[in-house]
Amino acid sequence: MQQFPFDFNDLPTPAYLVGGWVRDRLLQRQGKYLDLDFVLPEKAVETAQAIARKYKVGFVVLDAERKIARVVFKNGTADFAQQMGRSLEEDLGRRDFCMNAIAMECHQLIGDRLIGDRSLGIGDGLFAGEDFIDPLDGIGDLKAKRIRMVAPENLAEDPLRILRGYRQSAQLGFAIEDLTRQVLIKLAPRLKTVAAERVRTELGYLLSINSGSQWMMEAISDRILEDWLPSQHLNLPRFAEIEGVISNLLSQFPNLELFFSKHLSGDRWAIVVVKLAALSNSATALESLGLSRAEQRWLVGILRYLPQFINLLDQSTPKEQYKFFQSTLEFFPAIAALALASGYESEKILSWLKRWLNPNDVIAYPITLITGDDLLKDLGIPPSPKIGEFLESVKIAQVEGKIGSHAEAIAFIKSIIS
Ligand SMILES: Nc1ccn([C@@H]2O[C@H](COP(=O)(O)OP(=O)(O)OP(=O)(O)O)[C@@H](O)[C@H]2O)c(=O)n1
Repeated sequence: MQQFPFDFNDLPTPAYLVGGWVRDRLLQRQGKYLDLDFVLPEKAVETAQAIARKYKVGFVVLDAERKIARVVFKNGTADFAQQMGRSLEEDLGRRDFCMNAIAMECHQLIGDRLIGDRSLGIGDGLFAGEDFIDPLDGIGDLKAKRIRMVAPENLAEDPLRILRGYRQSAQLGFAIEDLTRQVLIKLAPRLKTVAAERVRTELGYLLSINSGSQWMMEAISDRILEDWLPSQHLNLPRFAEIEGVISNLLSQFPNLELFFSKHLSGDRWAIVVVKLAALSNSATALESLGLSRAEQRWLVGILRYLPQFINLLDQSTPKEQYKFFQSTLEFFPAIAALALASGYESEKILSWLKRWLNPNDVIAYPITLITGDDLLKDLGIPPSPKIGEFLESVKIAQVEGKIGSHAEAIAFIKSIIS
């Protein structure tokens, strides 16, 4: 059972739980982080502040005008919003999709359904409809695995909801109801008015989902993203393959998990950036998304070095391989993944990848036989850019198998000098 970070008796009556938590509870889905959304008829910000004080946790006003505040607990967040309109039903009627417009009065959770092992599962008959306030038959949509808009005006009012529709379809494995989809397509040009940060976050969610690519392709073919990812810059055949490639790589090389999950701005963002690189032929075309510097550097690097990698796959000397790894160590698996998704010979690509994965590989990670200090002390070479050039020549002689010890490195430098 999910642990709530605070006692609901601290809330006034009534206090409604709404949105994703209620939806996911009905679907018996549970995320890593708790994301609770409350609607209070009054004093939403004051209540949030009092709870934050009592539990000595973070508090931030998200929207002073609409009276929305967030309390940040260790295991999740709780947003408190003042009810919009005169009734809860009116508030629910202003939301994006019917499945997200289901509410329940939170005090009834105590000692009732969420205590003990009784489940709220839709399919198992334990779920009792009267506990939910569901004026738009969101529960019917959950049963039918369908995403249905509340009203076209609601989607027009906040066009990010267009993208949320595709993302939530991917996340839940739901279909977008026909009329809703027609409206999403019609309103798509309005997505360009949305702040880049919000679009980027939604795209990030969509692409980080394991089966997100399929819905991304649907969004692209519905021309939802035309203003953010213009179709003339897209490589759809490569994008169609990338998800399968990444999951094959992860099952073949579990060590790659670290690369795909830990780099860049957080959980699974490396996967997002690799998928974006696979999708686009041009890093410049993605600039409008306002990615972080590190993310943009990866994108530029991956797309810039991919053609060189493909040339090297045919034929390459140890020196060329060493130099290529030096330039791409940070994101090499992404280049390998794109080459695989483009259909190049997997055996050759995997042999490169195995080198990258092996910390003792003589070409990807040649050990240091000699340092700049050694050159100063043992050979009396004064500090200058020359030192760097000598050290690089040593590494190249090393990867070519010409030298393999400190003494040989000294002798090698002496031979260059003379
Ligand atoms: N652009 C938005 C964002 C949110 N909502 C409403 O606010 C609720 C909570 O929003 P949020 O936490 O962002 O989304 P969730 O639906 O909870 O799901 P997820 O965490 O997957 O985004 C949504 O369910 C929906 O009712 C909305 O109508 N329009």
